[in-house]
Amino acid sequence: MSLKRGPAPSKEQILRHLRRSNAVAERAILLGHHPFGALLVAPDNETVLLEQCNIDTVNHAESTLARIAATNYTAEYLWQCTLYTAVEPCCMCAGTAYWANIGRVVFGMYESQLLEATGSHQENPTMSVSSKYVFEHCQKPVELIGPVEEIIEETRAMQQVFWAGR
Ligand SMILES: Nc1ccnc(=O)[nH]1
Repeated sequence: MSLKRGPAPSKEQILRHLRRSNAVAERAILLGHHPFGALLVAPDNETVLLEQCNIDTVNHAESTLARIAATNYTAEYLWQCTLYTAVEPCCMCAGTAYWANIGRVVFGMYESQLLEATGSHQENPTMSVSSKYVFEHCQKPVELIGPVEEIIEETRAMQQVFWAGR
């Protein structure tokens, strides 16, 4: 299988997709879930192929999206696609993205920044294992972009309101 990555996204595309992932996260709240959302974007860096919000603690937005992606697209195609999420994927989700053969992951804020901003919560007892650490230990070079400064404040604000009222 050839590992040909898609072209790099522009800053405008990155911000647009991260904002949309936050809009998906807002929908998750309406559904009674935690405020996390993920997108799968095509190699053109424009077309949104999939959107997924958090379902529960074992069906996070990013890992659920990666499973659906792997079920519906070839591994070769997914290597050219990008997963977007406003909050860094946990190690379960980074691992699932890897196994799905998604070639690039873009996140807004570090999971450690989320923990700092909201404090620990029994419904979101995050593991301190970074996506960078996970991808550094993989056999294929998944590209990781993040944190993205411009999206952090709005993401932090939404997360703080949600977890403070939980
Ligand atoms: N980054 C995430 C943390 C927790 N739950 C999710 O769905 N996503």
